[in-house]
Amino acid sequence: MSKLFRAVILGPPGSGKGTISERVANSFGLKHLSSGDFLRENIAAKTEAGVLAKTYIEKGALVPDHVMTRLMLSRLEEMTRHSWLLDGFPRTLAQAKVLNSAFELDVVISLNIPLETLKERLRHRWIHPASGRVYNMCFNPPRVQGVDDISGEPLIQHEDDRPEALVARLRHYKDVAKPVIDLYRAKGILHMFSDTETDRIWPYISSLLSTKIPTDLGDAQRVRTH
Ligand SMILES: Nc1ncnc2c1ncn2[C@@H]1O[C@H](COP(=O)(O)OP(=O)(O)OP(=O)(O)O)[C@@H](O)[C@H]1O
Ligand SMILES: O=c1ccn([C@@H]2O[C@H](COP(=O)(O)OP(=O)(O)O)[C@@H](O)[C@H]2O)c(=O)[nH]1
Repeated sequence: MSKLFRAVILGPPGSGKGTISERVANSFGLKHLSSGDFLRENIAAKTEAGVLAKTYIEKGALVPDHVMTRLMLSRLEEMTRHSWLLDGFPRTLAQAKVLNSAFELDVVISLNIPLETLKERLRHRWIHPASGRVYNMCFNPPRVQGVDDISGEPLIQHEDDRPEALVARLRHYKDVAKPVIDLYRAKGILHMFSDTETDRIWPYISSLLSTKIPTDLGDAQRVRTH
């Protein structure tokens, strides 16, 4: 079996991780595992981890590292035959160290987006909670305002997507993410991207991944996922 591909995408809230991860999954046949979406699934299913995680998320706090690593690694153990892209995990140095001890990463993408751009994007972000599908009234609006294109269910906005909540969230993100970014830079697998538009970053990410992902594997996976 040819080598699998393992990647992580890092970035502050609103930087485009979900948007880019969906394009990567569609273009390269990788499995996209978003920690936020996976937590919401566990919360909806009232799993032990979901019930515990909910108490932290409701307070706007991060879920404790030991809960997060146990939850994500058990999910990754079910995906050992797949190439994947992690979004939203690892978020702390402790999480990164546990992930690195279990899997060897090929690429870590880090998005560095100006604060004003994040504020503008999150102000207009609407989400379908059950699926995690993300819309933006300016960038990719739903066909019907406030309604998910696929399920027809209502879209919501995250309470902490408000501009006044973002500055504190961003400062916390930077404090927590810096050692993770430094770790992967030291490993020589970090690739930083900066711009105000994902559409301008995407060609660079796409060509980077094209050079890194074994094409035969990609085709095989692409066949399997359809
Ligand atoms: N790796 C993680 N470690 C700890 N808590 C996490 C992790 N990933 C997600 N969470 C918790 O789940 C919540 C929702 O995560 P999600 O990724 O959907 O949104 P976010 O991180 O707040 O912002 P954004 O998606 O805009 O980057 C987070 O606010 C955090 O409380
Ligand atoms: O170039 C872009 C990329 C994303 N978005 C929107 O900005 C918000 C944040 O994107 P995403 O949820 O992908 O970011 P994440 O929080 O996952 O990093 C969403 O409403 C996207 O539709 C945008 O307006 N322009």
